[in-house]
Amino acid sequence: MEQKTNQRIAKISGHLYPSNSQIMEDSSEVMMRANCRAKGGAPGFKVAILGAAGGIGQPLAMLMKMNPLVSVLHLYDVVNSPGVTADISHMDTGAVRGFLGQPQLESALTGMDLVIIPAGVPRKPGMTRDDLFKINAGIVKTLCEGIAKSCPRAIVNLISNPVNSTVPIAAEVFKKAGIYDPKRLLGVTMLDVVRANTFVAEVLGLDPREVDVPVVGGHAGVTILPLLSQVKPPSSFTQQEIEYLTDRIQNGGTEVVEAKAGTGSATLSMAYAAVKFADACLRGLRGDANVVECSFVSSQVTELPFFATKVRLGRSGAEEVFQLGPLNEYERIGLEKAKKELAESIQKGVSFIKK
Ligand SMILES: NC(=O)c1ccc[n+]([C@@H]2O[C@H](COP(=O)([O-])OP(=O)(O)OC[C@H]3O[C@@H](n4cnc5c(N)ncnc54)[C@H](O)[C@@H]3O)[C@@H](O)[C@H]2O)c1
Ligand SMILES: O=C(O)C[C@H](O)C(=O)O
Repeated sequence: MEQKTNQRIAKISGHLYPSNSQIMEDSSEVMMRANCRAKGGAPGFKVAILGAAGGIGQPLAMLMKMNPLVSVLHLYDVVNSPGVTADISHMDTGAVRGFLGQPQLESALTGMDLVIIPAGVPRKPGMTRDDLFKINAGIVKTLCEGIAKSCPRAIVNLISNPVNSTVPIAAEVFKKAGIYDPKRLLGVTMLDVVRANTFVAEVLGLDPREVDVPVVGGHAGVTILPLLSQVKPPSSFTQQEIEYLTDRIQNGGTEVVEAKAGTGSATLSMAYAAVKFADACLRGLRGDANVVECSFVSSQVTELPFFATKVRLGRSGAEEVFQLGPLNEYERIGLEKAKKELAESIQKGVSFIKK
């Protein structure tokens, strides 16, 4: 008995510092079994993060590892995932497995309930999100082809920019593969909501946790449209406050890019927002009632094929897409500007696959 236990310990500890990804996968399997034994095989959802070693990926992985709804976390990247996985595996929470490079994408994705994608390059000062299209469009295409093959029923949370184009790219890839379910593809615009709650709370002198600002449209510049007329708790703003808040929310990403001065864009607040959104998706998957968040999804709310509004998250993803509600004149003008830019970004994404 003692010999058997020693063998098991030797097997685990011998693989704790993997020198290559294969060993890491083997060791993770052993560690996962050990974790399951220790937790009595805790039930929960299987979640993969693609781009897990990046600026967003690492804190996102850490926070998802702490989420009690997650039983198994898969961390995939084309670099550095062994180190990130070894580090995170020491947290005394659910199981984690690491995957490195394209040959391991299939294993990383097989059996996943939720796939979160923060893979791709971030902005530097002076760039727009659209400037990232050239590199990130191809990355998102490849990863979505993997999802179509290995976990076609998974809910997908797409973070990689430009979200206004990468979500249409993902949709076209899934259509091509014959597995597209619009409810399961969700562009992550949660950071706009998180920022809006924070900035509005500052102006109102409230705790941001008590504030709820719907942010609709898309995720770039004028396409980010905060609906300040629908803030909860109901609040009124001067025209000057409306203009200050709208501008700050629309340019929150640029504010961080400039402050980081060439070293990247929002990572920590994004990881926080991504976890808030992923947790809502998992609660929806579990069957909780009234889980409502904003997301950039397939939509009939406007004439555009994709648009961000509040959606109700359920067992099959975005089960209900809510209408915009009453807008004031300032918001109606903003909506027209947002739609013009969104139409071009969506078309650019669609053409990238259909070309
Ligand atoms: N939706 C949003 O609100 C939001 C907010 C912030 C950032 N972003 C976007 O998220 C993306 C990532 O930002 P970041 O700061 O984490 O960048 P980063 O460069 O720090 O990390 C990106 C990671 O992606 C990995 N990667 C590259 N190609 C890959 C591939 N083919 N498969 C798997 N992984 C791959 C890289 O190795 C790296 O680890 C950017 O496009 C950024 O613009 C979106
Ligand atoms: O601004 C960026 O490029 C990153 C992200 O989209 C953000 O809003 O912070």
